Amino acid sequence: MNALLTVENLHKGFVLHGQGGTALEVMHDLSLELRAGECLVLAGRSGIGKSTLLKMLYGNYLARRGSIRLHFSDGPLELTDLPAHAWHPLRRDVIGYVSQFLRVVPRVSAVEVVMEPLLARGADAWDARTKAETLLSRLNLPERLWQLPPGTFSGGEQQRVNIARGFIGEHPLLLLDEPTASLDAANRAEVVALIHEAKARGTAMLGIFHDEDVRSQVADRLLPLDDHLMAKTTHFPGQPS
Ligand SMILES: Nc1ncnc2c1ncn2[C@@H]1O[C@H](COP(=O)(O)OP(=O)(O)OP(=O)(O)O)[C@@H](O)[C@H]1O
Repeated sequence: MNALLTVENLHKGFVLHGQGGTALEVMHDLSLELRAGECLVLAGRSGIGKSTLLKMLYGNYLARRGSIRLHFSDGPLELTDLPAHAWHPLRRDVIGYVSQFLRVVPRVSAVEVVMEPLLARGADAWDARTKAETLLSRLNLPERLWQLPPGTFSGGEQQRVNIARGFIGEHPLLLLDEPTASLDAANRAEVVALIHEAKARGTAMLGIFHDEDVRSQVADRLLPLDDHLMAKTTHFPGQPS
């Protein structure tokens, strides 16, 4: 089967303007391929650049150079030079992202946070609510919390709202940044089940999982980033990032 996502010779660095222009080289010549229905797990020490890679694939960070391509039936789409306005439909329809922390919006209830990706695509509100409630119930979020804004929820409760929001859209590509980090064993098992169901419907997933047990249950392949990335700090005021 052909790749849904290809990354070629990706480089990334940051310039810390508040620190006298210190240049931090994070990613050096990274390449990878991801197919539909496959879960590729990023491995490597803390700070190697795993979250940075996911943020580049989601358009939050710009690449210094290299290529990130999505392959559709009518041809490839290069993401590194995609105009800002093109990211909105891409995130709505193609790339889903479960970030480490929920972005809380005041006065928006947990169930509405979860429904929103479906409503953005024009789904029927009743269907979207039913799907959101099913996911929240699978993830053991107490029903009394569904109508409350998640701002005051515990870390694990917020993470489960975030996971439900990430999975409800059934995007062809799903980026998972430590989705099980603050979950107990029962909820970790539920996330593993959601990942297996997503694989079965052909979702391509790229994820970070620190829990060895979860990783071994979901990973089709591991990508050890130490082989590809070198992090070094040089003091080079004015170097472009
Ligand atoms: N916006 C930013 N500005 C400056 N430096 C950044 C930025 N984002 C990430 N970095 C740096 O890039 C490096 C990689 O960070 P990243 O969060 O990708 O690591 P990670 O492998 O996901 O780590 P962990 O496993 O601890 O979450 C770190 O040294 C971090 O300080």
